[in-house]
Amino acid sequence: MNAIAKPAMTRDDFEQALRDKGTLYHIHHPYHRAMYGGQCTPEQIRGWVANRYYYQVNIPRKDAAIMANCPDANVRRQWLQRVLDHDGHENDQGGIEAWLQLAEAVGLSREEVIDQRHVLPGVRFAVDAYLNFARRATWQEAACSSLTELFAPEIHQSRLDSWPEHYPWIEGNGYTYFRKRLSEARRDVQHGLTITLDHFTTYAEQQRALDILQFKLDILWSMLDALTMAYVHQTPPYHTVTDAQVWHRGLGL
Ligand SMILES: O=C(O)c1cc(C(=O)O)c2c(n1)C(=O)C(=O)c1cc(C(=O)O)[nH]c1-2
Repeated sequence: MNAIAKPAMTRDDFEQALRDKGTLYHIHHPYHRAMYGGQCTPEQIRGWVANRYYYQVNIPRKDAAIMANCPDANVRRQWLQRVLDHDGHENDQGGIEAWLQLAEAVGLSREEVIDQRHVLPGVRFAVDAYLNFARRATWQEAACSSLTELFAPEIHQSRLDSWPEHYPWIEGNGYTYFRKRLSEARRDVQHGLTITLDHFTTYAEQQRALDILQFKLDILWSMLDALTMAYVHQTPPYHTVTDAQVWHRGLGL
């Protein structure tokens, strides 16, 4: 006997269920709370910036993977803007360059950020999981996984509001990235949300969308867990056997 299918949520209720996932956003992670609470050491801020660089350089690759899987030229045309936002174009240096400015403003050299020597394995695996999901999932599912951006303007604003006061040693020109993302994230999320609300319409599909969003929240949370081990508890990988950063720097996949 077939079970009776549960009724789908209304569009508004589904959107609200997605937004309710914000209670699990990494803004609530102790590492992030310490960052905007002013309790981080320069080393902890630098560790976060150097590791997050790996997220930054993989976001446009993730977006290009979504475009590669999408047969709809109208969606691709709009999605392309995300790649340009990070990689830059004529009138915009791009987000990756702005992130490198942030790195310099917190006292890191470009070289040590670009060569990824500080990127912890746990951070790498989390970011790689996001990129690989986008490669293999349908473009609508991958678009849905970007919806943590619903909660991103608040997190960028929290840094702009608190960092200059708590960390006067950070040079002011480092904040361009966060400012830039305030408007970009708001625009992107409208598009990603429309795709998700249009595509996931049955109860089971809506639950799947919520699972996908949880997967992405897990990625962001796990990155900060790895940073906590290394920079708060001073227990980076292999600390029981060596102080050297012996972990791999990516296999170029
Ligand atoms: O600083 C942050 O906490 C944060 C979080 C997220 C996010 O929620 O995935 C993004 C960003 N920043 C960001 O700057 C960004 O460009 C971005 C793109 C995406 C995405 O999934 O496509 N997320 C995020």
